[in-house]
Amino acid sequence: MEMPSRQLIPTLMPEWTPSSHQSYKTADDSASPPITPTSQVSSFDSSLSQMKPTYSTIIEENIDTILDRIRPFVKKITASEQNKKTINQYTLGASAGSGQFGHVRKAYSSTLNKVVAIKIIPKKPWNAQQYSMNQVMRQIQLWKSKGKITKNMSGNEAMRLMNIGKCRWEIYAVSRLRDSVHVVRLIECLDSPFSESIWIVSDWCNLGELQWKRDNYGDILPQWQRLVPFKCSVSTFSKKILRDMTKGLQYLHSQGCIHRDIKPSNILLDEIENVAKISDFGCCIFTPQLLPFKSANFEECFQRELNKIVGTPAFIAPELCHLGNSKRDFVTDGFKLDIWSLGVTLYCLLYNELPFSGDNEFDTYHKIMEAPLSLKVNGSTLNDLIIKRLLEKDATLRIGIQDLTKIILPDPMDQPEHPKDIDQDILSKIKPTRSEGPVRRFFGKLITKKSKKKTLENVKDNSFGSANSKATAPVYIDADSQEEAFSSTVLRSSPNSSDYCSSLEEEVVQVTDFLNTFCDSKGSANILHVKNDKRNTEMKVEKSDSSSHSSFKVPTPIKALIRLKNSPVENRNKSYDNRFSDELTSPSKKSAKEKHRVYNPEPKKLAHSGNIINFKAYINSADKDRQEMVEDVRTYLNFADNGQA
Ligand SMILES: Nc1ncnc2c1ncn2[C@@H]1O[C@H](COP(=O)(O)OP(=O)(O)OP(=O)(O)O)[C@@H](O)[C@H]1O
Repeated sequence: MEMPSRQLIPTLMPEWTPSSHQSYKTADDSASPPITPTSQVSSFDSSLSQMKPTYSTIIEENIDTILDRIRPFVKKITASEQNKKTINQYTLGASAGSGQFGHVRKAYSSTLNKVVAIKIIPKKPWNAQQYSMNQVMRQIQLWKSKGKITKNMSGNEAMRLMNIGKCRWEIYAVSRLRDSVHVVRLIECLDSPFSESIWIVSDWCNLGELQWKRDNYGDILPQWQRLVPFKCSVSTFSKKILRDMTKGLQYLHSQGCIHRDIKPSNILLDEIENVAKISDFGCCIFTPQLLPFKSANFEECFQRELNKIVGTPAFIAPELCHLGNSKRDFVTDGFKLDIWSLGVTLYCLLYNELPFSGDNEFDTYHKIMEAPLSLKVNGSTLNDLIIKRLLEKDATLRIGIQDLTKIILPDPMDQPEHPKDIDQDILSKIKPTRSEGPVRRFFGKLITKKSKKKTLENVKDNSFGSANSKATAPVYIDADSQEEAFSSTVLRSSPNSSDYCSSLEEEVVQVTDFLNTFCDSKGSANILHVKNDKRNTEMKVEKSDSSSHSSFKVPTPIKALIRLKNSPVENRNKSYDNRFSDELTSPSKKSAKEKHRVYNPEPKKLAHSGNIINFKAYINSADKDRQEMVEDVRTYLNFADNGQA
């Protein structure tokens, strides 16, 4: 009897499924009607012919080079069990957690004789909102215009191919970054024309992702203790992370790689190698000079790509937060984006809170651009290095990776005991040399004159980036003796708990909810069971939800909000009513809200992302105030789509 032929699923290696670029049908695809380019996307036809090349289209044009690079790492799935206990030489173990795109499991490799991590990424994204309809249609049109597809293609199939393309890029990136202990090392990838998922095998980091959220500022998390067993404190642990991440970013810099999503959940800790490692290269880009292909417009496209908002809102650098309200590109040095995000990460460790956290993305961006941190300068070297040099809002004044390396890399044991011994040359590196120039702010329209005035006054009063400002402490990274002074300042400047909780809650609402991540859906993801491979004891690591801020892996985050089905009017009233009743009933909340009011627009304006959810109704609204906002949102969407105002 003739066996029915199995459907081939597109793979990382196109040659494994020769028809994968062609249209084909699978059972699940029939559920969604195919997108017919002639009827539904005709509006793209004219724009497509004028479509400018982009960084990603240049990458796609050079896909053969990418494939040649990843080919040695991609192995065929030859054996797997139905019950998913084994795949090839790997025995699968406990779940380590989930991200937006995949699920990570611990596994044992019988050939390497060691524990590894396997990220399992469904080829067909489980979250349909991962790619917007626009993106999918545009992509189909692009493939058609380039002759890569000849028949109509369903949205599901297109999304699958886009997802596979995304995996190829990530695998390409990590395959180029295998020579540093500070980057999670790729071992290999598994795939087959019959597999619904791509399996990416990498080194196991037994302590999991970097945790920073704790009940009390002074608490030392078990994970920290394991990485810094001797004299572990907030300060010594932060120094360890600073040092390891500086080495990691220095390595990325040498390879021309800008990560664009540095944050605690993308930093994994390994007790065996005693090191913190950078992971998750899904958002990264390489400088054209260090890519093995040339294109006439590459540099220009790279600059445009650099100016797109990619990353996680709370960790995005101020030069990206202008939201396109400028005729010129703000980001010229992409590596400084990662330095800023590292600064935010270290701030979280030091202060047990995010430095900039708003009621919605706009508010967060506004705070990132405007809210000063000068009150946090306290004379402690580590603290002031982070506050003054890593979290310097002016990217041209922000410390670069080379200078940071010079400061950090000497072995801590060689550091002089007293600040006065510090080399004057190093000292000068912590001092900003000129003040931040005036920037026309997009958010001028979003805030009341009064609040803006107050904000700017704060910036002025507290500016530590001015030419007159003095560095209050020398660079002295391992000054343990300064920890006391630092701790007390932290305690003094810490917000009260209700204030603090409210800001955190607001933060995690931002993107994770909209993108419908499946994280935690099974409850098990909250507790990460980590086998201590070194000592062979089982330990539990509490996974801090608050440390896991999802990044925009889609280029237009606001569009994700718009797709939700809420009434803006209802929402606005509701949030306003809640706000009002909070103020009546809770004095502590009231003070927190009052503090927020400095930066918050009045409730009629864009006080919450929910206000713009029903975008169509919003656009058509006759309300003048709202019409003004529509222009802002349009500008933003245009910027998010095209990288242009
Ligand atoms: N190499 C590894 N070793 C140990 N644990 C890992 C490893 N890689 C990932 N994990 C764990 O699995 C979790 C999910 O990882 P993943 O990279 O999918 O998601 P994420 O980075 O948190 O989110 P996203 O991809 O959405 O940004 C991580 O938070 C981490 O705890």
